[in-house]
Amino acid sequence: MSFLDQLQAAQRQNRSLLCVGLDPEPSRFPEGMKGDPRRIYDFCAAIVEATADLVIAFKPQIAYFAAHRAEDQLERLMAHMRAVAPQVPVILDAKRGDIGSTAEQYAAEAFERYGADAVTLSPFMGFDSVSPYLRYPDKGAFLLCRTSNPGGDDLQSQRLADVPGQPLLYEHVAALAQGPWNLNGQLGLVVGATYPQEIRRVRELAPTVPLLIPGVGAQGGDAVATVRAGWRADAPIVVNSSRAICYASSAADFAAAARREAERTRDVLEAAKQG
Ligand SMILES: O=c1ccn([C@@H]2O[C@H](COP(=O)(O)O)[C@@H](O)[C@H]2O)c(=O)[nH]1
Repeated sequence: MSFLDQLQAAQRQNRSLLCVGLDPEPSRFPEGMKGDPRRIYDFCAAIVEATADLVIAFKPQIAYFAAHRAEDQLERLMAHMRAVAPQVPVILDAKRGDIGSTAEQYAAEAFERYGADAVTLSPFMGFDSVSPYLRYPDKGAFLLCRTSNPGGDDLQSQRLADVPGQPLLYEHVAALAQGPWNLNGQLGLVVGATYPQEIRRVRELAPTVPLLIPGVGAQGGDAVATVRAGWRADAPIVVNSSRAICYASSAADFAAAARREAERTRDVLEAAKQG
């Protein structure tokens, strides 16, 4: 099944546009786990089990594992997600970008070592840095386009004088992902929920690619404006919230609290589709 089909199936089955982000930070774990990087798997597995029927995707951010030498726990977690939530695609947030030969290794890491269904990539080094990922026909790749952070403007909103129509850089990335770079329909785009106008513009330029939209929850992005700007019945949006869900409670009930916050966010996103 293609990555796009997987997303659409999960969206239908769980009636959800919500992606739960897994950003495990041991200093924020509840008592009994707090400060212990060996409990990263346990913490994330509990969140996954509590939310698996509420999400369109999960998104582990690799830095939160690597920083604690917890790549082995990420491998176990990926296998666990596959076992308990086989219907939910997993997007490995790695933001890789390198020359082709190195990109081949990063692609093998994401898709063969970790078994991810999709990965996030920086498009900055050009198509030959993206194409190794496209050799895995059932996998997806989300290109950073208009990121959720204020500094995204520093480069992404610069005008490209030498490109016909003089688009902004993020507009050019959107057009490439919709058109010439999207050889087999595997590409998606990352656009921040903190910039709904830019989501709308990306949707004009890239009407059929899936959008990964981080920035609701801890970053304060507007969930309703996000859905209104980006959602289309035939092109999934994947709206990520990490800290607001993972750390909804710092007590022993953290997984139940994560479920409540995930359900609340899922319902807000679903209601916005009708508005
Ligand atoms: O533009 C981007 C791209 C990626 N991210 C990642 O998403 C989550 C957001 O976490 P929250 O706790 O919901 O703020 C995190 O893993 C980022 O690395 C992003 O925020 N913006």
